[in-house]
Formats: sequence, structure tokens, C-alpha cells
Amino acid sequence: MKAVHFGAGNIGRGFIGLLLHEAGYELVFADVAAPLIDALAASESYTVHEVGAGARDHVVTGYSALNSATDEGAVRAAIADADVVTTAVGPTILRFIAPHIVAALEARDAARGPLVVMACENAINATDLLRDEMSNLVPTGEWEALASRAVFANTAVDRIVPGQSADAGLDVTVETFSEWAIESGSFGSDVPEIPGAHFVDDLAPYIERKLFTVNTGHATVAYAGFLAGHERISDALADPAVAEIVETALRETSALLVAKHEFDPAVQDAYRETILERFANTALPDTVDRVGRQPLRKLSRHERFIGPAAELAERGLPTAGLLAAIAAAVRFDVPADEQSVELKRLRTELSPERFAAEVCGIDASHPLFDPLVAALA
Ligand SMILES: NC(=O)c1ccc[n+]([C@@H]2O[C@H](COP(=O)([O-])OP(=O)(O)OC[C@H]3O[C@@H](n4cnc5c(N)ncnc54)[C@H](O)[C@@H]3O)[C@@H](O)[C@H]2O)c1
Ligand SMILES: O=P(O)(O)OC[C@@H](O)[C@@H](O)[C@H](O)[C@H](O)CO
Repeated sequence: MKAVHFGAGNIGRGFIGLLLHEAGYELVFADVAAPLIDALAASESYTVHEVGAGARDHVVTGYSALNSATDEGAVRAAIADADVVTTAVGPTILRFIAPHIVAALEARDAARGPLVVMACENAINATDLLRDEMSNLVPTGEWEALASRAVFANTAVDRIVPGQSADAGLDVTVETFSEWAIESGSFGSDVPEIPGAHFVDDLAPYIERKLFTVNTGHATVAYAGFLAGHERISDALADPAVAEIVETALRETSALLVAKHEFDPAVQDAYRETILERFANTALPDTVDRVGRQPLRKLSRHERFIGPAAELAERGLPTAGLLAAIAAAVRFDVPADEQSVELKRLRTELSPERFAAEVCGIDASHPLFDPLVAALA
């Protein structure tokens, strides 16, 4: 069995690559970062170091590495001959991955079984986004035939993998917790064997619970923590003023998840508590800069703040905690982060009303509009 994984970064090496390796796949990493790909190609193994209670080390071996910017022929040949292709590159990068998979499907031997395509990103239905980017590249009338050579499955990926220290080499430090949920519907009876992943009939409750609890909470710690002057996530959460905003925001998203997906309230409370314990892990060197990265993406319509706040407002439920988090998010000022710089510019150029409409996708007809505009002012 062969898998090609795009994005040999933190979650790529620290989780998806590890699980595919442990599942017995011959693994090819593809990335555009030349030093990273050169180092992987020259290495025989790297180690995933877990930190926290029950931590273990895992050694990943037997992989190869290709530069998808300079060696696209080899990357496409590898995908054409693979069973599985996965991504962990960021949702906005999927459009750059799409041409490789389209070309590989065109070159694929028709007798070969279908290629399993799974985007492992923090976004709702990221694999559907990737499939849409692919279909946009194919002439009308030809997509159905090409798409029949692949199976597309949405996934939800959860493991905190912080930025790695400069002297770590290829090794990755991760938390012990992990969850990879994969929607099973498109596989029929031919579900891939990936121990460590679990297959679910309907991914929507899983991905929304993950994005609107783990990622809403995480981003709230990051933005409120940044404003309070903290660098590390664990320090930020230890600040009672930050913790209070996080608790309020997560009580609100929990109310939505329970109402919408009928989660047992006690189970959701326990899930939320586990997540706060994960953020508080002092052995995990995670930072507000990493967790708050790309604030414009995080403030967009279907993301971790506006997504749940809009649905809560539509149901007449409280949103004060999420709005406090949004008010902190728009003040995230990290010069090394391109979107933070762009956010700063937009805040000087756009009125709160235009910011709500153009960045957050909420216009005056929506019940969230007035409170959102007040939070943005
Ligand atoms: N780190 C985490 O804790 C975590 C957990 C769950 C999900 N995720 C999601 O996984 C994705 C990746 O996050 P990360 O933390 O690993 O980021 P990262 O920056 O560590 O890794 C991303 C990798 O993608 C590569 N890349 C960028 N453009 C590319 C292209 N055109 N082709 C191939 N490779 C390209 C980068 O060079 C980098 O190595 C994001 O969607 C993130 O939300 C991250
Ligand atoms: O990756 P992002 O930028 O969407 O979000 C930052 C973190 O919240 C995220 O990477 C978490 O660590 C991860 O989603 C945990 O599973």
C-alpha cells in the first residue's frame, strides 16, 4: 500500500504521516519547503515525541520525500500509483494541491482501484473544497469520469502539534491525545485500514464539535492571551481573566452543539473539560502566535467564531463570550503574520459595518450584525 501526503509540517509528520506509517503504508511526503524535503530525503527516520501523562515515543521509518514545486512529474507519478493521498497544508493551499491530483488521476491506470483522497485540515468539509478545486480544472463533461477514479472522504483531525524548536531537526513534539475521524459513506465496503483513525457515518457533528470547541477555545486563549501579554498558551489559560472569556465562549458553543447535534450535555461538558486540560499542558511549548495565526481566515463566515456565533444568534441564544473573543481577535498584532498585518490595514480602512460584511460575511439583515459591529468598534 502506498500513500502520498502533502505538507510535511507539524501535523503532517507528527500525526497523519505517523498513522499512515503505522498502518503499513509506504509513505511519500510532498512539500514545497526545499530544506525540509531535502532533510527528509536524506534521513532514514524521525521520532514523534509525545509529552504529558502516558507519553511515548514513536519512530517513523521507510518514507521518501519529493519537492512538489520542483519535481511535479515525480509527485504526480507517485500519486498515480498510490492508494491514498492526504493533505495537511492549510485550507487556503488546497487549490495548489488540486492540479497534482487531477494530473495523477488522468495518468492513472484505469484498472487500478480508486485513489482515496482525504484533506486533513481545520475546516468544515475540507475534502469537498479540494474536490471543488479539482473539478474547476477539468473541462465540463469530463469531471464525472475522472472523479470516478477517486473516493473523496471528509475528515476531522485533532492533535495539538506546536511549532518545533530550531534544533529539533525532523523530530516532532506532540501531545498524547489524538483523534482522526473519517466519513465512511463514500467507501462502500472497501474502507481503508488505518488503525488510530475511526470511521463515522456522518462527519458533521464531529467536525463541528471539534472546530467549535477545540479550535474556538484555542483561538480564544490565543487572542485574549495575546492582549494580556502572554506568549505560551498554557500561561495564557492560567490567567483567570483569559480563562473566564474562554469558559464563556465555550459554554456558548456547547449550547449550540447540544441543541443542533443532540450531544448529551454531560458528555459535551466532559469533552470541554478535557480540551481545557489539553490547552493547560505545560509540557507542550505552544504559543499564542501559532494558535492565533491567520486571523482573517479564523474570522471568516464558516470558521470557529462567526460560524457558531451566527447560528447562536439565529436561535436567540447568548453570544457575549464569542463576541469578546472576536473583539480580542481583531486586535491580534503580529508583524510576522501576513494576515495580522492585513487585518490591521483593514481595520483602519473599513468601518465596523463593512468589516462585518466583507471579512466576517455578516450583513445588516443578520441577527448577529448589530452585536458584531459593536464588538468590532
Ligand atoms: N498543528 C496542529 O496542531 C494541527 C492540528 C490539526 C489540524 N491542523 C491543520 O493541519 C494543517 C497544517 O497545519 P500545520 O500545523 O501542520 O502547519 P505547518 O505550517 O507546520 O505545515 C504545513 C506544511 O505545508 C507545506 N506547504 C505549504 N504550501 C504547500 C504546497 N503548495 N504544497 C505542498 N506543501 C505545502 C508547508 O511548507 C508546511 O511544511 C492546517 O490546516 C491546520 O489547521 C493542525
Ligand atoms: O491550525 P489552525 O490555524 O486552524 O488553528 C490553530 C490551532 O488551534 C490548531 O492547529 C490546533 O492545535 C489543532 O486543531 C488541534 O487539533
